[in-house]
Amino acid sequence: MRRSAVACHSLPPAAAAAALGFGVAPPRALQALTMAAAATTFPPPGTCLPPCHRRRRSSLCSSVSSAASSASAATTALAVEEARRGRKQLAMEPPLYDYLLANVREHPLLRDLREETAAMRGSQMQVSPAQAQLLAMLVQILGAQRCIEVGIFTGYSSLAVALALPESGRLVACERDDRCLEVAKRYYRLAGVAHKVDVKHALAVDSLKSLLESGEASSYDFAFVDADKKMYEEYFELLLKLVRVGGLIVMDNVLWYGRVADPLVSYFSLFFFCFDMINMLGQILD
Ligand SMILES: C[S@@+](CC[C@H](N)C(=O)[O-])C[C@H]1O[C@@H](n2cnc3c(N)ncnc32)[C@H](O)[C@@H]1O
Repeated sequence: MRRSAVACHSLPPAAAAAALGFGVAPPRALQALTMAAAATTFPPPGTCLPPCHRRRRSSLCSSVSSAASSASAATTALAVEEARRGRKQLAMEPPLYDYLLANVREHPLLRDLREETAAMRGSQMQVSPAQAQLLAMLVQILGAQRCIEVGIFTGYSSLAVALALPESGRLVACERDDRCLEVAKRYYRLAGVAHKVDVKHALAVDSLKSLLESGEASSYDFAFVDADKKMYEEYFELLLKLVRVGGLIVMDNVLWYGRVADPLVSYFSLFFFCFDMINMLGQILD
C-alpha cells in the first residue's frame, strides 16, 4: 500500500479503548482460575474418611484429580493463549483515563473547548485529549504543511491539528453542521489559527471532489477522517488521490466496538442492503 491508514477514534474513554484494541479481560479467565483453586481445596490424599465414605472418597478423589487436571489444562491453555495474544487488553477505567488527562499536553483553549462541548449533545463524538495529541504529533513528525479533516464537530481535533501546523500550514476542514461550525470557528479565532483553517461547510464528499477538480491531487500530507461511517470507503478513495505518496491517512473508528470482526455483522449488512434495494425497486415501480 502506498499510504498508511492508522486506526484512531472519537468514542467515550471506555469505548475508545475498545476501538483501539483494548478491552476488559474476559471473565472466562477469572472463572478458569477460580475453578482450579476450588478443585485443589478438595480433601487432600491421605485424609482419613469414615468407612462409609471410603468408596465415595475414591470416586471423589478421581473426580477431584480429573477436575484438577482439566482445570489445570484450562489454566495452561489460557496462559498459552494470553502469551500468544501478548496481553494486549487493557480496560480504560476512570483512574486510567484521569491519569492520561492529567499527563497529556493539552492547550488551555483545547481544554476550554472540551469543557464547553461536554455540555452539548453528541459530545461523546469528540476525540479524547490523548488522541488529539497523537494526531498533532503525527502532523509534526510528518512535517505536514497541508492537511484535511473530514468531520469537525465543535473543532477539537481540527484545533489540535491547526495548532501543530506551522504558520504557513493549511487545514481544509469539512463539516455539514453550521451550529457545530460556529463553536469551532470561535475557537480557531481565539487560538489565533483561523488563517490556517479553510472551512468547507458542505457534504464532505462534495468538498473532497471539488478539491480534486481544482487540481489539488497529491498535494496533501495528512488527512483525518471522523464522520459518517457509510461514506468511509468513498472518503478513503478520494483521499488516496488527494494525499501525496508518503503522506498519512488516519481513519477513525475502524474497529467499531469490535463489530468489524463479527461475521454476523456482515450477514446483517448484506440482508439490510438487499432489503433497501427491494424497497427502492418497489418505490420506482409504484
Ligand atoms: C465524530 S464527529 C467529529 C468529531 C471531531 N473530530 C472532534 O474531535 O471533535 C463527526 C462530525 O462529522 C459531521 N459529518 C457527518 N457526516 C458528514 C458529511 N457527510 N459531511 C460533512 N460532515 C459530516 C457531523 O456533523 C459531525 O460533526
